[in-house]
Amino acid sequence: MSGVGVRRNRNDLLAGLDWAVELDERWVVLGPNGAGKTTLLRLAAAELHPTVGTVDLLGERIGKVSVFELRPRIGFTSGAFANRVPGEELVRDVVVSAGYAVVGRWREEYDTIDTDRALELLAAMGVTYLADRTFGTLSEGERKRVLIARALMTDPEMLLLDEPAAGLDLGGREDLVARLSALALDPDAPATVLVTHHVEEIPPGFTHALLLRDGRAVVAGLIEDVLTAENLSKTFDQDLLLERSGDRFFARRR
Ligand SMILES: Nc1ncnc2c1ncn2[C@@H]1O[C@H](COP(=O)(O)OP(=O)(O)OP(=O)(O)O)[C@@H](O)[C@H]1O
Repeated sequence: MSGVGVRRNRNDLLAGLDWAVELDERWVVLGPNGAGKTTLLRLAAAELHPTVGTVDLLGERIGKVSVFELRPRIGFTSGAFANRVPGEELVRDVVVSAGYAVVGRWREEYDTIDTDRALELLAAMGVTYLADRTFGTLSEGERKRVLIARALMTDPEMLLLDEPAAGLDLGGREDLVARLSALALDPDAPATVLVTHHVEEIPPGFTHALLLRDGRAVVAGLIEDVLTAENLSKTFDQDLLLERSGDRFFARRR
């Protein structure tokens, strides 16, 4: 993204943003409510055009390429998408239908190769046992994991996760962080961008961080350089202490 801004009703949702994500990088985007994180992710998902500046995704410039060609190359999960999945849809179909770029079952039969891949991805997220349940009967944590499996179904070149741990209990969060860490450490995994409010949710293996406040980047770069008490305090407008324990981070007010 170069010189990117998004304006709505005379408000800058994002402004002056220069940001580059390479294919082998795993980024976390941190910032308070309303900082512009979801707006940023929607730009990266080719769901939104910038008001000013240029966005290049996977070698294509937004505005010059059909977003319908680009979107299958990008895996995206968000709460907004979760709300669009029909509750009566079978979990295995929620995952497999990503390969056909649809939500909701639209074919009587899917190819065995696709069904096998969907089951493999559900297994990687630890939720094989849910394959024959309907999506509407799942808990929040189960839904999140199923949607991450769906996001990976098309073998995307870029994976975008909007607050994947929101609404999870402690065990669910820790399980998800471990699974996302395994994904981050897999050299074959796609470039990944994860949006969160909490440093506790940063999976080990993530390499870079972008801190956002009021639609602007406070700082961006390697996690070791960017994640400091000073930068975090600036971002969240509080005097914060940041602790590191092993490969995890913890923050609280000073
Ligand atoms: N169409 C719009 N018109 C005016 N303001 C908008 C519009 N859409 C979003 N906003 C505002 O833009 C800001 C950024 O929104 P965004 O959803 O990107 O933030 P966020 O960092 O993801 O927040 P949260 O952490 O609460 O999910 C918010 O203050 C929001 O109210």
